[in-house]
Amino acid sequence: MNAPANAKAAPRKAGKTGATSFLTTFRQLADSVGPEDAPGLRRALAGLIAAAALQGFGLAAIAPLFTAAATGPGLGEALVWFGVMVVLMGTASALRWVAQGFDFDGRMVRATWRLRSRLGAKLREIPLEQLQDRRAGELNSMVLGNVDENLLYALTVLNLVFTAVVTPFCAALGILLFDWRLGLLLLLVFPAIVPLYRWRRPALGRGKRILGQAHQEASADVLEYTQGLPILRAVGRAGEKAERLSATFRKLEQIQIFGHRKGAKPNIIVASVVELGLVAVLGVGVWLVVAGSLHPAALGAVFVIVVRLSEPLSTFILYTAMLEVMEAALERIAALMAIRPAPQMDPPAMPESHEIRFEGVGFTYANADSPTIRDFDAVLPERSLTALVGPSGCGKTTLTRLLLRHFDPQKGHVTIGGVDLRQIPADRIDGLVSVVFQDVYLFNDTVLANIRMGRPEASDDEVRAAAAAAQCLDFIERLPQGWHTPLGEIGGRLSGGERQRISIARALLKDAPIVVLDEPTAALDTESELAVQSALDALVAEKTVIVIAHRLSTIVGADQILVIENGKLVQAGRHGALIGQGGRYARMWAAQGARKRWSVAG
Ligand SMILES: Nc1ncnc2c1ncn2[C@@H]1O[C@H](COP(=O)(O)OP(=O)(O)OP(=O)(O)O)[C@@H](O)[C@H]1O
Repeated sequence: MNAPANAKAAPRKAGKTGATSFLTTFRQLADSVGPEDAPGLRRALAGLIAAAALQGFGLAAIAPLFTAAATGPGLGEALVWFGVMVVLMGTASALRWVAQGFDFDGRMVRATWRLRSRLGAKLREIPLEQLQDRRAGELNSMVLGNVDENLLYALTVLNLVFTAVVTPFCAALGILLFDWRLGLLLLLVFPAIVPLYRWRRPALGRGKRILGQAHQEASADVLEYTQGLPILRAVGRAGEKAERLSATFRKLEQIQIFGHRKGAKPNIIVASVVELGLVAVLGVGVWLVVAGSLHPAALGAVFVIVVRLSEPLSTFILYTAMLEVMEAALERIAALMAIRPAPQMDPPAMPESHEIRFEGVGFTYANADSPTIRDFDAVLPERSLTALVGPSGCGKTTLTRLLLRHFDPQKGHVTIGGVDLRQIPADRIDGLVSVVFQDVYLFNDTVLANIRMGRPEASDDEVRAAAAAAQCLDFIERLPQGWHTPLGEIGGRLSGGERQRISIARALLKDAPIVVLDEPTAALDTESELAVQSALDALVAEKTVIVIAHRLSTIVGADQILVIENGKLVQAGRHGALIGQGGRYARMWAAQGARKRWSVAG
């Protein structure tokens, strides 16, 4: 067996002390663009760093250029320095042009698209239990927002950071070669701001991570609110929920205010240190000129350089704040990518028949204290209909989710045709089982495409045949654009029974050997129920069927009824035999009969 299942992925903490290094950010960035684009991205980053360095040295060349122009006997030396400056600046521009080509020629956009696809593929293989722990809005903001935050602007942000740090540093090094006293003074500004920055960075990083989290929560709340609005209005609680939403926004506002305050202080400190340091350099320069050991032209040149560099250097904390946003997004993406898929047991196998067995199955949800399923043994013969009955919360749905391998039991095992589910490749289990739920999810696509989802390679005729067998034709023909009506626009106008029949058509098209029916007719009126029932009859013929049922009248003909209580199998048999035993099932049957008589009488 490979890696253990259900490994909850902790966000990757890159820095041991909390302060993540730039190198870690680069590495995470390269990881996130994937192996195809990582070398190109590395080259682009190296190009931007080299461009920033050359630009710094080019600026430093102004000092000898001015001095030569002011003191030299002819234009010769000045021209040489001018040439050096032009070559350095020109090469810097060319390098930057080439490096940013990664952005301009669409490779970054393609890398973003690929990352989104990888995240999508990851969502497909993540054990569903873990996926359900995350809210739809959070995933949405991760797959869309985080990917854009982290990749699309990466090169622009990094270019700003490099020109704010590398260019001044190299300019100072260049001046050092020209006049060691001024160069040294300029270089001293760096040891002053680097510790300041290192001291503030963990707090800034934490702030950005909290902000990112708050954004995700707000996005999930907005999605939930808008999706649930019809229900909230119906129960008159839209205002109450809106207040909760406002509370989320207020929390976001507080975090933003706090973050700005936290970010502003180091910003002002660094800006002040830089400004004071540069003024000190000029002061010393003036003093050297007065003392006669520096030519005024050289001071003029240093003045030009200082003015040119003071702005980016003093605002570099701002740019690094953008880097923090990127890093926080990268961490969230890395955490999602680190969740391992359910393990595959060796040797991989596919069942040849479709008898289902639960053998000594025990299962406890990750966040629950006691087991939901206990010592559960059952055999569901091939091509038979088994009904699961029992009080609400007894574990019926959990059993079907174990069959779909949304999670693995901690005890015992589930087999199909004698093959342990863990041996069956994850993508093949989906092909073995069709599920028809009470709530049907319709995608924002045409009716045709919604049904075709059952088997994407199916021809139009096959889709139409499945729809006919599922009793869909009458209402599809009444739709404004027939088969090509987009269900996103009118999905809400389809009745429960019609939605249900679309989902049965999907299952018919898929033609999986095992069918799970999760009370598909429970919420329907009698007329819809009849139509859905005939659709179901077409679906379940010759299949191994599991029905979750609350209304016992719907399952009297089942080949076997499994009565579950508190996660345990308490009775099994046909309806008549179970009534004869006079146990839990007979009491449930009597209670439902009494309820029916009471509602008729009432
Ligand atoms: N993701 C989860 N985490 C923790 N507990 C869960 C989870 N899903 C379900 N449960 C709990 O497990 C128990 C069994 O739930 P399950 O949905 O299987 O019951 P059920 O018999 O299908 O109920 P119903 O007939 O009401 O649909 C319940 O107590 C439920 O609260």
